[in-house]
Amino acid sequence: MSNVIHASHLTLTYGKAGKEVIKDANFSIKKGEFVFITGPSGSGKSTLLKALYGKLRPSEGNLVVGGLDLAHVSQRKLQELRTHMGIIFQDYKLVNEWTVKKNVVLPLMIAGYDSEIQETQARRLLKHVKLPDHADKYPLELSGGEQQRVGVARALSKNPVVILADEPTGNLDDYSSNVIWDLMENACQQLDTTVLVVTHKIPTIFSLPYRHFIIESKGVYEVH
Ligand SMILES: Nc1ncnc2c1ncn2[C@@H]1O[C@H](COP(=O)(O)OP(=O)(O)OP(=O)(O)O)[C@@H](O)[C@H]1O
Repeated sequence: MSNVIHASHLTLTYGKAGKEVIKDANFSIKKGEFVFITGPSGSGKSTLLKALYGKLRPSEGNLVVGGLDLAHVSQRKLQELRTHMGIIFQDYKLVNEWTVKKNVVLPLMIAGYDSEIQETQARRLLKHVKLPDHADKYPLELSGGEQQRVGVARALSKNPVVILADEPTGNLDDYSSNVIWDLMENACQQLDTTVLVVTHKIPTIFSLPYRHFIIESKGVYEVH
């Protein structure tokens, strides 16, 4: 199976002579893998996700995502790569003034899909995340768990190759967390999406032993 992500001697630094967060990291992640990333507060978990999304370029080494070396890729190619990524945030990052449906199809709107496709996709995804009757509601009329299900639906809206999730269940109770884990595992197993999740606590509900990286003292290590 091919690598979707490959880091080689990867160093991530904020600012030119700035703070080195990750140093000389080497790892690969294959298509369809589910990977947890843990580590102490401030160790660089969000920084690594930022780099994978191309928001922070490697200061040394290589970070190849979907065949593109993010150290050297053009802004145009980076934008194109991002259309194949879904992002899930701890605080959902929904637009509260927009309906649930409009939030879900935001990536499709940006990509210029016509309204019929947006409508069909919104209906399918809201059914998938078990919110079929919430399309015309607004985020603040939903519980936290429901808002995160909208966040997952939005992340899935363009059938991403990679999903990056930063503490997706950080604000949720156990029941809502398990619903989110289930949806993400489902995307991985049924759609062959590569899923990278930063979390403080690895859930115990999974039947499969997924890969686990820990970031510590600037290194990225696999836990066996
Ligand atoms: N934009 C920035 N400019 C400079 N330093 C930054 C920036 N963002 C993060 N940092 C620093 O980089 C280090 C890693 O931060 P990061 O947010 O990646 O940690 P984290 O492991 O995700 O932490 P947490 O678990 O607390 O969310 C921290 O020391 C942080 O202060």
